Amino acid sequence: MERAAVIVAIDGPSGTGKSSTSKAVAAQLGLSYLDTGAQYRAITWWMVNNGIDTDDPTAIAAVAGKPEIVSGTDPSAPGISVDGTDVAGPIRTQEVTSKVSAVSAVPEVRARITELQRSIAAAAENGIVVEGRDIGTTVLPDADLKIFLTASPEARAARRSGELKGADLHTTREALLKRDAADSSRKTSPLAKAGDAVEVDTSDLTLQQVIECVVTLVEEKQAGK
Ligand SMILES: Nc1ncnc2c1ncn2[C@@H]1O[C@H](COP(=O)(O)OP(=O)(O)O)[C@@H](O)[C@H]1O
Ligand SMILES: Nc1ccn([C@@H]2O[C@H](COP(=O)(O)OP(=O)(O)O)[C@@H](O)[C@H]2O)c(=O)n1
Repeated sequence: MERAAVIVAIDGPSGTGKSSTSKAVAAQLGLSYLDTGAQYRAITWWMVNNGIDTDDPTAIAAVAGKPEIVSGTDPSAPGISVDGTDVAGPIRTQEVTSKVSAVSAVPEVRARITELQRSIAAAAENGIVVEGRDIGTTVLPDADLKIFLTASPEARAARRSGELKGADLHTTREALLKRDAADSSRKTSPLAKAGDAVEVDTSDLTLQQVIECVVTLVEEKQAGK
């Protein structure tokens, strides 16, 4: 029996496990993978690199169509480039992280990136796992399965400061909460749980448990199609 391409949307705030879970689920089930946060980071990196004032939404809107962003969709090596430059490393700096919420709140930026995301999802013949903040609500409202990951601020800060080689827990927690607040309160397509999303609190689950839970949910959907 041929399976229809399944579309999975995984949303939630920073540090809830979206990237690790999405990559592992996609790899295990032979699906493509799209990190939409990396796309917003890439356009932010381009703004910074081109001297655009990231506190000026009008200046950002005026050039939002300029950078050409190309996203890889292989879960074992996703990759991202801007105008042909590999930016996988530079998009993870503290500077980009602190500016990405302001850039991604600009409607012209969201319109452009949303269109790109929809065309990538439509081209994924074997199905795709797309992770972000507004995938289930705005980008792919007809996704076959929507997951909303949550975790306590303490768990998320501990995970992130572990990655940043012992960065101060309190500072990491405050920065996460500030970004959550900005992402949840913006007018255009804020971070939100879709009404038909399955919420999974990962605070007390291992990454392996979260992966197994999502794989089971996808397989149930595929079986029922
Ligand atoms: N359930 C979990 N338990 C412990 N650590 C986790 C869990 N899920 C993810 N992590 C770790 O937390 C960090 C952030 O995970 P990530 O997948 O990047 O989250 P997000 O994409 O939501 O920001 C990574 O170092 C990852 O290995
Ligand atoms: N679908 C999405 C994904 C990310 N973003 C923005 O991009 C930022 C970085 O996303 P990310 O997924 O890389 O963040 P982390 O989970 O890595 O901290 C978020 O804080 C949002 O401002 C968004 O607006 N919409």
